[in-house]
Amino acid sequence: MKKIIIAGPRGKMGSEAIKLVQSHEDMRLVACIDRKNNGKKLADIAELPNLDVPIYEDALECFSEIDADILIELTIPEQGYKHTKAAMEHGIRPVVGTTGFTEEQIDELSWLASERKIGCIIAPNFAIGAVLMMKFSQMAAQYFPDVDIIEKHHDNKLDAPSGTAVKTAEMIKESREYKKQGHADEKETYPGARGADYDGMRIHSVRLPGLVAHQEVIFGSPGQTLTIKHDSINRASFMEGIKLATDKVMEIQEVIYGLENVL
Ligand SMILES: NC(=O)C1=CN([C@@H]2O[C@H](COP(=O)(O)OP(=O)(O)OC[C@H]3O[C@@H](n4cnc5c(N)ncnc54)[C@H](OP(=O)(O)O)[C@@H]3O)[C@@H](O)[C@H]2O)C=CC1
Ligand SMILES: O=C(O)C1=N[C@H](C(=O)O)C[C@H](O)C1
Repeated sequence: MKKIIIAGPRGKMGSEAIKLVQSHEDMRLVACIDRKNNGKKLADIAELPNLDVPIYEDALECFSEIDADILIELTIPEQGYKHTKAAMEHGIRPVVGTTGFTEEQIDELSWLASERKIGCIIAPNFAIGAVLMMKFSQMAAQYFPDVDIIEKHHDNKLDAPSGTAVKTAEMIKESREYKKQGHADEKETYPGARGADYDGMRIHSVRLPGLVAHQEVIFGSPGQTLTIKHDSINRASFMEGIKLATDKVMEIQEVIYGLENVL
């Protein structure tokens, strides 16, 4: 039985993760980290029935007092990093969905995990389809070095580009010869028009109400284009990946960055 703490329980992902934990007999929710506690039970806050677990505003207090195996971290970048680090320091294995961590932060967490010999999974996208989109894009980039990534999300998203777009670009970089795309003399009439530059490829972030999480990776070469596209139409799409990660994190003693390394 894996004892689980969820950080961000009232969020769009956190509330879905609570249902996931409740629906599996090998997992038990033992506490939540929620910044708007006010002494209320989670059942009162999240309108989730049959829930009676302690809620902590202070993550350190939670990790010191609660006997837990795994932290499922689904908050915001700055807080998420602190929670992840502190969890490992308390012997609790993080499964991190929160995006927006820097390369330096991921390196720091990797160092800590190896030193403490504790597992941690950081997955910018838990949807299996999105992971396949990234892998297919990595394959295609061997043959098509010209590529633009267009990610589209709801307008409550804090980080840009999305964690998925960053991970896609990193994976493409592994199989693509560096190429500075576009015309050598091109100029932006309005700053940002050509998107972010990652290793010469371009990343564009769209933020609109009505969107959930979508990404297109468009490759171009003379006379043809190839588009690899994924859409998450609701947050249930991420839950299978979270379940996989909670199983895997108990077996490892390092940081795994990316669900493609778990599948
Ligand atoms: N890896 C993946 O597959 C996916 C990752 N994500 C990522 O997961 C994270 C959460 O996404 P989502 O659920 O959509 O976001 P929401 O905004 O719906 O939820 C975020 C939660 O974090 C809480 N929070 C905000 N600030 C703090 C803080 N300082 N301390 C503690 N808790 C805090 C919020 O509380 P409050 O209500 O008080 O603001 C809320 O409960 C994001 O980083 C997102 O990019 C999202 C989808 C899939
Ligand atoms: O904030 C979101 O919603 C999502 N965030 C992740 C990301 O930044 O890639 C995963 C998914 O795209 C949804």
